[in-house]
Amino acid sequence: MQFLTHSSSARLPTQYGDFDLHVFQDQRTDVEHIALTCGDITRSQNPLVRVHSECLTGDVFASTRCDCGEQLHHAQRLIQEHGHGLVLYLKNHEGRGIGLSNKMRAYALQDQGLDTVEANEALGLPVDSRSYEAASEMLSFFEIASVRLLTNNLGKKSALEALGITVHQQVPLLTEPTLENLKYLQTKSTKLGHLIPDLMG
Ligand SMILES: Nc1nc2c(ncn2[C@@H]2O[C@H](COP(=O)(O)OP(=O)(O)OP(=O)(O)O)[C@@H](O)[C@H]2O)c(=O)[nH]1
Ligand SMILES: [Zn+2]
Repeated sequence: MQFLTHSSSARLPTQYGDFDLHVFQDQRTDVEHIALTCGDITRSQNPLVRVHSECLTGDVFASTRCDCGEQLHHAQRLIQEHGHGLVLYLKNHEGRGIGLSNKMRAYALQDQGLDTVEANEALGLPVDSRSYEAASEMLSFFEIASVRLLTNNLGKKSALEALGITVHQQVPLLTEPTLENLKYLQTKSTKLGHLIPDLMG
């Protein structure tokens, strides 16, 4: 917890049920990250955890180019059904770390036929530059060492494990593919190590 300080918390009723929203200030980046918690999670063993990368277009504007918004809300639903768990919302992860302006540049290239990996490369940008220190420090704040991780991304699991978090179980977080996001999901599956079954070739 050297670089992350807890700044405030309040109850957050949602369409899916009641959460508490905790804001953390990251002194490395001056970014505010969020932990949305359900139930008394301090020191809990293997809670359901969603580590969610900010996606303004998907999370806020319900874009169908990706599966982020649907995954976020599905995670909130699953955590509520379970009665216990957290969403860690990482605010400096937009566009897998390249930011919104560059993500829009990458989208424009994808509209010309490049896939999500090729588009970042064509812009001279990393394919995925996300780091997960803030997530691991938020878990430390709640004294949680071991989680059941809601993700299809094995790279995210490894990144958290490298930071000392035990991933007791990887829990798939699947959405129904759409015409708009099918190619994106296929590229995540074939090039980025995501476990997404049943995608038409
Ligand atoms: N650069 C870039 N970023 C994208 C694109 N589509 C979505 N993103 C970003 O990708 C991030 C989410 O990463 P994903 O690879 O979709 O999923 P993940 O979080 O790694 O894996 P899951 O835990 O299974 O959801 C968000 O920050 C989105 O803004 C794209 O085409 N290009
Ligand atoms: Zn998205």
